[in-house]
Amino acid sequence: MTPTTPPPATPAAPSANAGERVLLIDDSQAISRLLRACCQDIAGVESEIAGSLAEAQALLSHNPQRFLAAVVDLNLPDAIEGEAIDLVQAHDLPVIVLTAHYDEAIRERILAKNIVDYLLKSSLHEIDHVAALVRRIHRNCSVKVLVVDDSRSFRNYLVKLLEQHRLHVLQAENGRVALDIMRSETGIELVITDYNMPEMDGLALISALRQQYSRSELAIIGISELSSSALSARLLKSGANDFITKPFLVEEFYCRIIQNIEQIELIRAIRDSALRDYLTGLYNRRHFFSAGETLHAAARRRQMAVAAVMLDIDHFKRVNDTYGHLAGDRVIKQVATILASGVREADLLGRYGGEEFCILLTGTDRDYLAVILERLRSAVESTPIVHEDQTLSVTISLGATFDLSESLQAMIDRADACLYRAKQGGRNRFVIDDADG
Ligand SMILES: Nc1nc2c(ncn2[C@@H]2O[C@H](COP(=O)(O)OP(=O)(O)OP(=O)(O)O)[C@@H](O)[C@H]2O)c(=O)[nH]1
Repeated sequence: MTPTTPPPATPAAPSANAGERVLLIDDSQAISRLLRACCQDIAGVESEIAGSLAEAQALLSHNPQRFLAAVVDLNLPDAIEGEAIDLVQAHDLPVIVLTAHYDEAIRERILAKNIVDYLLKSSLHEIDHVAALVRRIHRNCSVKVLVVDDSRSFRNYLVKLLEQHRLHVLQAENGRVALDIMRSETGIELVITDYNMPEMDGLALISALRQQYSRSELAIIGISELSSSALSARLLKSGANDFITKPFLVEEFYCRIIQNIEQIELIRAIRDSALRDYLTGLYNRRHFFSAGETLHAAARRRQMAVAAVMLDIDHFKRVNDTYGHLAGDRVIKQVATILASGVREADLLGRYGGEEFCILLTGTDRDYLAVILERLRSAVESTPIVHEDQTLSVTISLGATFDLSESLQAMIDRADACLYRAKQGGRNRFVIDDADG
């Protein structure tokens, strides 16, 4: 089912047990400051800085759960053998390693510690890359992955690797159990499945999943010991996005996992940008009408009560004229956020254009609609809006109808006529169509 009321276009909240800060351990203050700025700009997370192993120990000695991950310099004056990595891992934190030098021996030594990744401190580009990794880990907290394998030990190994990147991992021992989990859990974005399994093998699972989920909704990675090219082709043809052969390099495994997750996110972002209004993140007028017409037709068929609401910010031109266009945009965004949190997920909310919004509400009668409209009106009136060093406040007027009319457009026009009456009546009020029962 597609939710009809969009949340503001922000990433999903990370899971509750992951921290929100990054621990930066580096003896170069210049690098730490640069990293802190990049983590803030690119990943949107705050950092705490330790210049030595001893300082890191002190920061981790109380409430280490506040950290999401750590970026660790391989060589510190008081820890020349990478002891800071062990310290951070003892607190179950994902580690990104920074190193000034690189050779095969260093690479093997670092990778043996099951880190997220290692990067050279050579350029600004690498610092940006670290911040992008931190952003990835932050987003991973709300990404669900299902691991399907009949070998408990191999499943546990995959789970450990994935949890190292803070992914939210679920497990199934065969294809049938995996399908049960897919039915009961929402929001799984990636399935990693073994080929050889009792009851239902990977091929049958992938085919069953593809009957319900497209490649752009759910990524599937097939995994198997047989390094047969014929098998990888069969898995890919039956709907897998990718294929990994056991045994694999952990580095390659992570690259494929991240690439597949990012592809799903990118497609979702593109789809969202076609449905949503750029400024507010609410549905745009086109999508409001496309989803609204389906709802309107169903309501007419089933004699179901649907209310159409049109609302508009009062004297909005004055806001622009007095405080400037950017302040006007800020007001539109703030009103959108208030509206989104004031209606239910099943309601359809959109930006109609300019400072006008529209809502289709189901499951409400006239009395309850009056309660909802009053709640929205008063929430907007009582919420101060801060723009730069100014605080302003605005009001809204609303018009609503239950008259299903012959089309959604006709219904919206009736609601708009009520909105006009609310404006004529003095603004900062709502009017519900008299013609309604
Ligand atoms: N900042 C900003 N202004 C916008 C946007 N879209 C429309 N506007 C402005 O919104 C204003 C709407 O003004 P009017 O239609 O005259 O209505 P009003 O001033 O709100 O007056 P009433 O609706 O009668 O209370 C115009 O000045 C538009 O330029 C936008 O995306 N951002």
